[in-house]
Amino acid sequence: MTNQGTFSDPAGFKPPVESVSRQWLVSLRSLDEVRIAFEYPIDILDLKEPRNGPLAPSPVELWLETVTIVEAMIHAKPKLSAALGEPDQARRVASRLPATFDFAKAGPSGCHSPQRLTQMWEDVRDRLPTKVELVAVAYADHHAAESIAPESVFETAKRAGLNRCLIDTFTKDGRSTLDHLSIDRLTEISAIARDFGLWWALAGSIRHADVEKLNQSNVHPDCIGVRGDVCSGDRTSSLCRQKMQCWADTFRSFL
Ligand SMILES: O=C[C@H](O)COP(=O)(O)O
Repeated sequence: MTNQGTFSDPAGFKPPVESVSRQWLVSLRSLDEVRIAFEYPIDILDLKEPRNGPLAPSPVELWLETVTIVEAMIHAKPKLSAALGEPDQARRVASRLPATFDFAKAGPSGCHSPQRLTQMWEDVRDRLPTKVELVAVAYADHHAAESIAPESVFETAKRAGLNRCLIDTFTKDGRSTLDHLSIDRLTEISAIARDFGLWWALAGSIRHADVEKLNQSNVHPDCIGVRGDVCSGDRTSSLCRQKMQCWADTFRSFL
């Protein structure tokens, strides 16, 4: 899926030059960032608060304000995703997510067995609006998060009836998913996703330079998610238009 068409929004959406099969997710922390994001061909707007953790939720007000803006668009609405936090917080906030959201993500920290993870997903799904799809999150540095390995998360997601998985990093210390998982492991994960018919996203301090490395490998995520690499400083700083453009150009020419 790629956003193409005309926004009623005067910010001026720029459609990609050619259709691409890989989606682009960007994590955003304010309404100003959401407005900037509309200038770029982003497939999934992901709301989270990077200052509070890897998957910390945004304030409910930001969810509601973003929904208002997106609902006013006529065509090519980006998909909306929300981070809900780690298990306890996700259970608490899930019911407050507007039904307009397409996706929700809950961090798996502390879910040290497939059974615990499945139970957490069931709890969160029970609380989410019916139309919101829960995405299974796997942490590349799963030992630090006391959760299970990405391969097991993918297999567990398939058994639990989830259709989408996202790999991220729990510890935001500059090391990326590619530092934690070798290309061989990511190739294996890519094959698991293909065999199970799972859509999957690769995130976790992914840098612009990593894209070419991925393109030359057999790692084929359906989506690449970024935050830190499109910010002016670290991932808690503001969006940088120059870096956003760099990524947008990459999606046009490489993916
Ligand atoms: O879901 C995607 C993440 O927000 C990516 O953040 P990051 O690139 O700073 O690790």
